[in-house]
Amino acid sequence: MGSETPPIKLPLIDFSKIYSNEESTQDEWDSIKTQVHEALTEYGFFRASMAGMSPEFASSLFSSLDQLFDLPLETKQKSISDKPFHGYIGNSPTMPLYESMAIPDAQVAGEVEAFTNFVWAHGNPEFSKSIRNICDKLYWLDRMVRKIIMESLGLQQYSDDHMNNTKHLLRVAKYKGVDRDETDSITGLTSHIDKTTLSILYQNKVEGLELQTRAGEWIRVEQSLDSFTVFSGEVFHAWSNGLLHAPYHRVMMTGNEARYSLGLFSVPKPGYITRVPDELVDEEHPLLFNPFDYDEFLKHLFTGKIGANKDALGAYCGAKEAELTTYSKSEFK
Ligand SMILES: O=C(O)CCC(=O)C(=O)O
Ligand SMILES: [Fe+2]
Repeated sequence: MGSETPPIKLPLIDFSKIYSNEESTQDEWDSIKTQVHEALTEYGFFRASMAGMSPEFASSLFSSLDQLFDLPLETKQKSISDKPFHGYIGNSPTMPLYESMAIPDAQVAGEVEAFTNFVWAHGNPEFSKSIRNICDKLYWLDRMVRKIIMESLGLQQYSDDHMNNTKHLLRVAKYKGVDRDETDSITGLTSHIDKTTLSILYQNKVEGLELQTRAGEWIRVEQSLDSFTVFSGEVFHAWSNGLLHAPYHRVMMTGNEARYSLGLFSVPKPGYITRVPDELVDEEHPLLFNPFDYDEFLKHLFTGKIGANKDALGAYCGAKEAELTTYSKSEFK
């Protein structure tokens, strides 16, 4: 006793009041703003609790995901795309437990239904309804967190431009449970930093998500059915001239139960040039990233022209001498 450091308590921020449109005081709003700012600058991460996440809702959502991943492999593989992360991913030799599928622009009316009718010839209204419902919440939170960050940096004048030039991808994932006789934890998703602006996740009760702190320590993230998990990705890190942290994270599986998760990933629209606001650059804070087109960056990443390392964007458009490391596929999800 005495010398042990207490376990790190990751930030949990309550959005219930603003989500349910209850009137909140200026103090309450300022407090959320401070908490979000501190969480994303220190950890690049926080959990957000929101009203309206009933256990019945969660159980219907996860049974819908169970039905989706139970479909024959040929059906799931029909969902293909030439864009990274947009099609079916499964049977990876480095991540044998992991499978995922994606719905681009899932927040746009009709997109979830189109995906549903593509995989189920006779439709599946329950699936569409659950996914649309969760997607609305994730989308709300994505916009709210970006707006709060703009305000907390005193850069609200950039908010509209940021909102109008961001697009979204919803990805649903299943991690198979681990065999009963396996005692070690098994990698569900290899350690990576999201190449996104923000990533907002929701998951069933099966734990597994781990986050690396700035000090390099891996910690297990406590999750719950009434909270979301928010990460800042490399794009937000670059846009903020390095102020917002973009952490490594991974999924490690132990029990034999399957883990389901889904995430809404926001990224800049194709053709949009992301640039660090002038206000964030001065003598003490020299420009770290030159303006970049996100889609061009991804192309470089996937053709192996730059490393998928911690500072992939730095290697692509770093304003200072950026270190180029070798491309390692396993390091990238
Ligand atoms: O499934 C999770 O909880 C994490 C997923 C993740 O990190 C990702 O898809 O980038
Ligand atoms: Fe991730």
